[in-house]
Formats: sequence, structure tokens, C-alpha cells
Amino acid sequence: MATVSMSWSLPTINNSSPSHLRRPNRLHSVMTSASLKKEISGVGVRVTEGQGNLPKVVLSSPHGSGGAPHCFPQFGPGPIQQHGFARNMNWSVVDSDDVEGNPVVTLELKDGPYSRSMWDFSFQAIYKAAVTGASVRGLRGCKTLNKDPDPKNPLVGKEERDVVTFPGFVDCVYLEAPDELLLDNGLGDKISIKNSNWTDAVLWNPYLQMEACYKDFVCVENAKIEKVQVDPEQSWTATQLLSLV
Ligand SMILES: O=P(O)(O)OC[C@H]1O[C@@H](O)[C@H](O)[C@@H](O)[C@@H]1O
Repeated sequence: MATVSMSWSLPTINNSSPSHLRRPNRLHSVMTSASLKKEISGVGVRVTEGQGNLPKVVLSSPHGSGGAPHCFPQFGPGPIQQHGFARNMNWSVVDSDDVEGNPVVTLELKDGPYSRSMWDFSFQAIYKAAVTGASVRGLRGCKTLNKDPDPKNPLVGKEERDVVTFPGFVDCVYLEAPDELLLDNGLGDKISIKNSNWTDAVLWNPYLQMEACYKDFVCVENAKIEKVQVDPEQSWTATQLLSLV
């Protein structure tokens, strides 16, 4: 999943312009996610193969509305296309980078005959998309029972990563997990998952086993894998506290 930030570089429109075209330079940002390693889509972004085997970044939704489109140079209905023309045009890739394993792509849109026919101004819009996924911190060093490929015979291992990601199917038990995990949902939110008494944790993403919905969630579960025996008159309590950090 990904963080997309948009920096607009717009011409200053003087006050003699028609009022519907007057707008200040502004910064605007949205969040979304995906991975460039293979064709994949996340919230608002799809990375696919374009011409010449080059990656093609699609920021519109397959449903027409939604996605991470640019509403430029107009929001909503008005004298030109609904939400402006920028979301309906092909942007050029002007730069690409790899930041700690995450692809960062810079896209550019400039005025041309098509845009000038609707909006007779010079402009340059820059869209920088850093594509990252949901991830979990805090599990390094835990003993793992990996239920992939065989849930009935989990593979015993040890988590070596500081940041655990969900590149595909994930179903793994973490024994003796810490009291706090940090989930980055890939949409710009960092979620602290604190617990008491849940000794273990489970990460799960069904990937293609639930193709219709796996992109909408990852599971970070507190768990107690060993039996808890509660004698008569006794109780056992475990808590989970979720908070945005
Ligand atoms: O389909 P269910 O019963 O809700 O379970 C969903 C998943 O729940 C997770 O907790 C398990 O680790 C997975 O193995 C399981 O598939």
C-alpha cells in the first residue's frame, strides 16, 4: 500500500482572470498504496505493465470515480470537464527512485494543445508517488509458526525483519510477541496495538484466497496460542487497545 503526495506547481493567475479560473498555488496530498514488483492494485492506484515493458501507474479507479485522481484545474462541475482534465490525461514519468526498497515515481503533466483548448494557461503539475505497503513493526526476534504453505504443519522459524510486510499470502503466528505492535496501514495511519495478557500475535492476509476483498485489509491479531486453564471461581482477562499515533 502506498503514500502518494501531490505537489502542485501552478501558474499564478492574476485577478483579471475570470473568477472561476482564479485559484492560488496550493499543496494537496492524498494517501494510497501498491507495490511495483508485479501488477497489483491498492487503494486508488494500480501499477501495471505499459508500453515497452515499462510500469504504468494508473491513479484512476476502474469504477470511473474514486482512485487518487487530480481534480485540476477545477473541482466538480464547471466550465470544463467534471473535476478538470488532469485526471483524464496521460502523465509522463520524469523520475523514479528506490527509497528503502519502496518505489518512488515522479509524474509530470504540462499544458499542451488539448489542455489549452479548454484552459488557456501554461502549467506544470508534479505528482510524486511513494508506493509502500501495510507493515507491522515490533515482531523482530519472535519465534514464528508459519502456516504457509501448510496450516496443519506450521514451519518453525524466527522473525528477522524490523518491518514485516504483506507482499502476498501471509498467515503466521508470532510467539511471545511484545505488548505493543505498530501497524502502518499504508494509507498514512500509524496504529498502535497494545495488549495485556495476549502473549502471541498473528499476521494474516488471505491474498488470492479472498480475491474479492484481500486488498481492503490486513489482519494483526493478538492471540494466546497455548491453552489457558481457568479453574472454578477464577478468571482470565486479556485486553487490546488500539490507538492512532
Ligand atoms: O475464516 P476464518 O475462520 O474467519 O479465519 C480467518 C483466518 O484467521 C486467521 O486468524 C488465521 O490465522 C487464518 O488461518 C484464518 O484463515
